Amino acid sequence: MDIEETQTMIMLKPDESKVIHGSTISFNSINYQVFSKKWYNYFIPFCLKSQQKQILYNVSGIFKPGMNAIMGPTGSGKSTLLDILGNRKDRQGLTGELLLDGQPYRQDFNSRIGYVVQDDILSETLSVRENLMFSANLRLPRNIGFKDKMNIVNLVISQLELEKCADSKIGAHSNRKVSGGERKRTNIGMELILSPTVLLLDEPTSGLDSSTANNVIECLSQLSQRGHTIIFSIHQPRYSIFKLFDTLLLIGAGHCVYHGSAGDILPFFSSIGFTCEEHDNPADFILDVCQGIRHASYPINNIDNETDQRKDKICLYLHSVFTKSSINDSIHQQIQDATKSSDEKVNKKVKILSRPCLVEIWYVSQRAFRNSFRNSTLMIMQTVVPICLAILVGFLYMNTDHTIENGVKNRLGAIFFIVSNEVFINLSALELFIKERVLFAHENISGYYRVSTYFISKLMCDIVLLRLFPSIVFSLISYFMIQFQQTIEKFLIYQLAIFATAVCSASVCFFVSASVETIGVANLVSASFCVVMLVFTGYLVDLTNVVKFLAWIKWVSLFRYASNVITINEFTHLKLCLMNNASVCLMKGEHILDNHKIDYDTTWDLWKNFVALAAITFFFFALTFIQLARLPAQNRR
Ligand SMILES: Nc1ncnc2c1ncn2[C@@H]1O[C@H](COP(=O)(O)OP(=O)(O)OP(=O)(O)O)[C@@H](O)[C@H]1O
Repeated sequence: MDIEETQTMIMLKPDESKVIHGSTISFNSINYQVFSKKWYNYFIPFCLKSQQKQILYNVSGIFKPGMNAIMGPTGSGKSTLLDILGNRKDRQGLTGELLLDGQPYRQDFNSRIGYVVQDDILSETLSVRENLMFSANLRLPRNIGFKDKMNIVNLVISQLELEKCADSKIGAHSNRKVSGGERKRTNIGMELILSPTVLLLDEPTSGLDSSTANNVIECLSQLSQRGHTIIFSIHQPRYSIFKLFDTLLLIGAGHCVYHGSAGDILPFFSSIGFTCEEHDNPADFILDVCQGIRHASYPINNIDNETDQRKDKICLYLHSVFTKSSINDSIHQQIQDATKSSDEKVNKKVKILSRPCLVEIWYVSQRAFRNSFRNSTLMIMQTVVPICLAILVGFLYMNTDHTIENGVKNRLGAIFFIVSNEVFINLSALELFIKERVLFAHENISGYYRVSTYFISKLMCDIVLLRLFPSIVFSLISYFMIQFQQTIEKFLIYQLAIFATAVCSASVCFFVSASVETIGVANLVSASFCVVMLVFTGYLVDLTNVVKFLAWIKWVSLFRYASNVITINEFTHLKLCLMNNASVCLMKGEHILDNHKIDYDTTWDLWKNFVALAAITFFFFALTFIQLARLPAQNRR
């Protein structure tokens, strides 16, 4: 039976299959170090070494079905170890052996384990049920129908006791619609949808008050009783939480200080001279011991007063004592048994079922459209502001006449205003990927969707709602108020030019948005880029006289291509008359195009500007895609 069939069976017959067969994760001699790069490493990577920092030292262990806690003082390496177990760390810098049910991690690993990150990652505009349904639609096997998915979602809701808030929207942090505990349980539910054999949670109680924390851990304990292997890092649990642990791994300064049954830790510490008082919280006690806070005499020489060094030495001492203990021997025996069974098992062929791209696009774009409509301020403003600006430009250049002086000046002025406005108004595209950076990286790593399907869905939603509709409204109002040449063909070309300019400037913003983390930096970069491009429109400087090393910029100026299209469109076949005698129209609009050195003779002279705009757009789309594809990998570091 393959994984897909097993999952289907487990989830569709919840009553018959209340107990699932959790998996065992074992790991041997895990060493992990990070390489923090300085700015110069990006330019001369081979000449100057990046700094190394060892975070984990030779950590080994085994987690079986049940409640497995990873504890340790802050900065000891709990989250790092959990990330490694969850296959979420860069392989560079990682050595050691990781086994799931005695076999090295396989390609289908992400569909067998669930990972709940420390910060809640949910779509805030969706309800609890909708979030869970999103996970079900994208992560459950293809052969499960919609009704069955609904049943699974309902089952998860009832398992996690989320019925009361199932249809409440999650809400932003400043405007919460569900409590912290419900949020956390929804996050757990997003993973539980898969009925994972192993569920990893990074500090599931952080940020929760003690009774909510208790409630979340009790909920995990119930899952462990159904057979799931629950592995979580936790900081300082109260006794009612601590007593629910089956296995405990205690880390201090990256070293394993204790690993074994949670119930055996106090006798072990007592045997080496640290006795927990009767009413003391065991969790507080063991963390205090690791940090040298207890007033027992540590049998270590040269413990100085430098706090960090002192703590490290104490952890090293505890580690050395533990490695000599019988508990450590027994754990190592279990790890060896797991490794042996891995040698015996032949690597089974893994059948990875990929979802069709269209299915992913359907669900991701559905969520994107829903988000836009429910959080509609940007959508409304992106339509209202262009309407206001179109009316403004309309009034400014209303009834532009055909005279050689004012007619030409007003037309050129209006075109410059319109193009600048179209570019700058679309800077709103900057927030597209910045806002969802963490959500996207998490969902992509967890196997919700491919980078390409996320990219296409987000682009579709943005272009349809925020670029297409506003540019149609803007061009309709501005064209007829200014009284540009009144032919259908010219109006349609104008409209297409406005839309192409909007999408082209948005593409630049998409790239910036996928590349930087803060909106301030994004604004600075894209506004500066646009201003430089603006100078090369041809209106502000004679492009033939620009110094050679800057002259190439005109070839990438989207302003120039956009204004060329509209200028050619408006000035060809235009008759220009004398100021004082409107019946004498001797000059042709083409004369103005000649003055501005704009080619207009053939149809291609007009359309080549569209081609250039399209080329810039696709170039930035490609760069955006590359940046997005790099994001999950960056998250693993
Ligand atoms: N990418 C990194 N670059 C440099 N140092 C790192 C990196 N990731 C983690 N560290 C360091 O490694 C140590 C362990 O970090 P980790 O987040 O695993 O600790 P933790 O035990 O989970 O801490 P806490 O309980 O405070 O969350 C810390 O000192 C941290 O500063």
